[in-house]
Amino acid sequence: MVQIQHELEEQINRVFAPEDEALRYALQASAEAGLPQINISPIEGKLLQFLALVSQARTILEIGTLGGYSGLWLARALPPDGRLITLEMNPQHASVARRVFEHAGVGERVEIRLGRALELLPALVDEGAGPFDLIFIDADKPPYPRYLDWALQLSHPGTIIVADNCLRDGRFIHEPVDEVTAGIVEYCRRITSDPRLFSLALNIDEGYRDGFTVTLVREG
Ligand SMILES: C[S@@+](CC[C@H](N)C(=O)[O-])C[C@H]1O[C@@H](n2cnc3c(N)ncnc32)[C@H](O)[C@@H]1O
Repeated sequence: MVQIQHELEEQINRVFAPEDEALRYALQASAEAGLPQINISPIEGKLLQFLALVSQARTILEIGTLGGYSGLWLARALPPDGRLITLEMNPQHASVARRVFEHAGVGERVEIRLGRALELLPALVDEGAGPFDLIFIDADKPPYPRYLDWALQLSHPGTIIVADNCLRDGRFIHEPVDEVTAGIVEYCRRITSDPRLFSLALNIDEGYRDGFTVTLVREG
């Protein structure tokens, strides 16, 4: 069963989200630099692009850059004068991502901010950087509810907020046993109970055991 699920997932990635040279370069540059291979899957990248295109996103915020793989899918969905701001605390990850964005020809659209997200997010609010049309949360899990608070401050009605890794092994319905689970459980509770938000979950990754939550901000 698990084998069949992985084969189907591979086929979906290959047919619906084939990687071109720049995306393959992103993965290779990350691997050569020894970065952890914890990027999103190709079909998740395609879904991010789909959401950015359907919402005609001009401004995108990402929390958790790694080597720029998801950022590349996102940046390519922006118009030439669009902007992706992506937050990363690890300088080595940021430096690989910078190379990846330049290599793909989207460097001018992307700003990488180096530091801890919970310190960078208030600065974005203070300088009036938002609102963003799409926000992708994919960093450390314990602060997910706090990332949601900041994301809402940086949103407008119509903003789409996507969060990765909320579903793995059904953690989102478990009693919290650690900080990671607690963050995920609280994040899912908030996005499904706040009347301003309209949310769903898509188990499209890792043998359909993990994936995204997708939230539409109906009221700011
Ligand atoms: C799962 S990876 C991101 C993967 C990336 N979105 C992709 O799919 O290509 C998480 C990244 O978030 C960064 N990170 C973790 N905690 C962070 C924090 N508190 N502030 C900023 N970046 C953080 C890590 O260094 C890592 O590069």
